[in-house]
Amino acid sequence: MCPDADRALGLAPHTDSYLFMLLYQGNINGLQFYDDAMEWVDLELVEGALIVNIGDLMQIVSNGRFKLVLHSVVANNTRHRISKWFFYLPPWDDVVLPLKKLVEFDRLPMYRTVIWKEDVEF
Ligand SMILES: O=C(O)CCC(=O)C(=O)O
Ligand SMILES: [Fe+2]
Repeated sequence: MCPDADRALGLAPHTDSYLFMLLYQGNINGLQFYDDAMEWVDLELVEGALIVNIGDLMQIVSNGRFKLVLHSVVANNTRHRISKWFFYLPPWDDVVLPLKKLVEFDRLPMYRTVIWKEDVEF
């Protein structure tokens, strides 16, 4: 809850660095994503739902089949919002690259190999 929600940012626009995240936003929405039409869209609230959010490592591993999305959270001035997240990520020094079978199918890797701890900036 924020007393001046129109002038506050909940969580600034960002993408995430992991494989994927399961997100539970309870019964108060606020999550927005930036769609292909380059507009911010409120995610429809489905009570009890878990949201699967794709991170950059999944985009690499899937050779671009799953794409990360720019997202943000807006503040509200009426209710407290508590979200819960579960991040899925590989060991810190793992090498991450597109899956071999997908590269063979696509005939080229869409992404270079990365070492998470060296290539990700926080
Ligand atoms: O709280 C939310 O709904 C989203 C949180 C989020 O985007 C993040 O932790 O990266
Ligand atoms: Fe995020």
